[in-house]
Amino acid sequence: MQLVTAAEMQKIDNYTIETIGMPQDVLIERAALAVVEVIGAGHFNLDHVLVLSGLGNNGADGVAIARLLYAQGINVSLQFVGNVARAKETVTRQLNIIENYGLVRAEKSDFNEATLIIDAIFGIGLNNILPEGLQKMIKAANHIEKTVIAVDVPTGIDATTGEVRGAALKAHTTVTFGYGKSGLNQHVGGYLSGNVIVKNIGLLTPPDFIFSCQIKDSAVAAV
Ligand SMILES: NC(=O)C1=CN([C@@H]2O[C@H](COP(=O)(O)OP(=O)(O)OC[C@H]3O[C@@H](n4cnc5c(N)ncnc54)[C@H](O)[C@@H]3O)[C@@H](O)[C@H]2O)[C@H](O)CC1
Ligand SMILES: [K+]
Repeated sequence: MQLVTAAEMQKIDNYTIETIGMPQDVLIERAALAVVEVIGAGHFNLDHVLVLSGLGNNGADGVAIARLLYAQGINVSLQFVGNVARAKETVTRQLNIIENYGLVRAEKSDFNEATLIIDAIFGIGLNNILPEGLQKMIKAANHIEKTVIAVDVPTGIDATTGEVRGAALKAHTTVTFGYGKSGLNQHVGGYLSGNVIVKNIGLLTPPDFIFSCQIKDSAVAAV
């Protein structure tokens, strides 16, 4: 199975959006639908789902996931991690939609009340050590051993190397888009990402694309 680095994934994203003409919001919707399919597969307690969203497109996926769960009548709360005023446009568009659906963002959440946490804080765009406050929050969340589904990459894991950037959420399951990421199979990333599920969300790969890493198919589940 081919694996990609963060930079390679970004190249495939850009090719799909810029050259093929696939709107970014369609990819976000398909990413969200892919995660909701895993959430609804019957292996998780959905009594109270807490979605943690960041300010980039990983966060946009999270807001879309919260909307889809809310529309199905699932008890879901959405909490932003970071200053929403600095969020990407893709996130604010999703936020406007979810507010029109009637879901109000939680200012603060008690992780203990959640039966499932959806990690949509950072994905392949993580490029530095996590802010101190977020590191503390992640360590506290890991300590209470809540079930976490990571969107694309567990927050804090470098998608290319698998190294931890200060702290990283321990995921029961990671739903990753397009291709397995090299950082989910090596270093601490290989351990913290849990069961890795690769989901097709309609990304197209440039015809001349060269993959930098391959692994034996048995190592990553594609659903
Ligand atoms: N692969 C696909 O086709 C799709 C991917 N999607 C999702 O998009 C994210 C990647 O989104 P991106 O905006 O590039 O980055 P992140 O959301 O991971 O990070 C947000 C933002 O945060 C900044 N940042 C990076 N490191 C730090 C740091 N240590 N401290 C503070 N801020 C930081 C940086 O500017 C980032 O841009 C991918 O994982 C998928 O979930 C699409 O939604 C669907 C298609
Ligand atoms: K994530």
